[in-house]
Amino acid sequence: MDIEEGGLTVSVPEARDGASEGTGGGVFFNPTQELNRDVTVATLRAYRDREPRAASYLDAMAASGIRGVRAAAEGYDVTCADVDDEAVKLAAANLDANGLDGEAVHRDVNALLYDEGPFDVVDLDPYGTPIPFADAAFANGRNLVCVTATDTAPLCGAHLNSGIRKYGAVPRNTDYHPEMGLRTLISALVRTAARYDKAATPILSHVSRHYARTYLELESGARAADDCLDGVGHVDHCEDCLWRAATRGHIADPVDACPECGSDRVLTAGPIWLGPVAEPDFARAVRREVTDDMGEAKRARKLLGTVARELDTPTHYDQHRLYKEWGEPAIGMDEFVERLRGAGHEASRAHYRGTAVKSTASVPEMREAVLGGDGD
Ligand SMILES: C[S@@+](CC[C@H](N)C(=O)[O-])C[C@H]1O[C@@H](n2cnc3c(N)ncnc32)[C@H](O)[C@@H]1O
Repeated sequence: MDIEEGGLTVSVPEARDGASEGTGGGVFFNPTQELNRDVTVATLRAYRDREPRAASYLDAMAASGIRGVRAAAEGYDVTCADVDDEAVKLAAANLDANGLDGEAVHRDVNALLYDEGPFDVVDLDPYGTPIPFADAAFANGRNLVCVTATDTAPLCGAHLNSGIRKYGAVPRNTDYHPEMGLRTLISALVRTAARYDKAATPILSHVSRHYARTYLELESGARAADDCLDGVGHVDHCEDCLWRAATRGHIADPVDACPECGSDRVLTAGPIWLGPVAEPDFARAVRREVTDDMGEAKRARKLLGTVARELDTPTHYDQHRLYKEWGEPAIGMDEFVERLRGAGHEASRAHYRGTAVKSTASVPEMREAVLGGDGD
């Protein structure tokens, strides 16, 4: 069937039995990823101002080629790759039907990257984890590597062993899953890029319940890679009082007891990424590139606006969880954030959950700020 996306008409497989993910005809298409694709196009537009020399774009897991088609419409020199012959034919037909240049190739993307790289922009959009493709992408990417991961359970520690195996890190199943998942992913990608003496700095990231997406800008050089690795470290988390502390460095010092409440139920996660997951100015620039012909323009603008304002802490608190601890009825989120700021703390909402709050304040400081004398 034909669908309209971003002002283009693209032929995609029909979803079977009303499933949201189409696999009819063997080729994959997920209509619910339109937001991800709209943000990708806006990012490709904004990235051109940042790095005008970025010209080639590899849609590394093309399926219908919808990402490649949209990138080609932006003037990028596109290669769509897939190991599925039907997907390659469909991607080629979609480029052709839209009168766009670009090629669709039947290749394993790891081999293609080593044989035909470097590509200026490499877009990894796999089933599940991107890790089997990360080495080739960072070894043969020049400017920007865009990565989707849909294996959120391993990433956030809900499937701990799978997370340890895939990401070479210990993610912990805390009450800040989206941050944990995203930061486990970025840590693994940064460490992979460092193997090739490259710094991979996240300039934009967003997370939902079903996937994490991050855009990493590359800089070659051992010194740059070393500096980037400084953003990796550990988070200690008390399961009883919600205390947490982030420490940079490759080795985590053991924490036997929580310094706040004395509990020995302290989890340590890492190595995870503790640096910024987005550059606020770049997120604003991407937001300006969202156009009304995008089906998810409204959500994309809201998402990018929140990402641009989001505080850069590696964990967040769930406001409802805090009030449950405090035995008080929750107040509105905006008021909550305002009270924290009014008490002199940095605070913001987070883009992935309506009840998520980020703050530099500790739990007792937050309690004091929002409940004051009422909570005693
Ligand atoms: C999740 S789909 C991609 C969806 C697509 N990017 C979109 O936006 O609709 C993953 C695709 O990766 C392809 N794939 C899996 N392993 C691959 C490999 N080693 N090299 C190239 N493509 C591969 C699969 O055939 C499948 O079409």
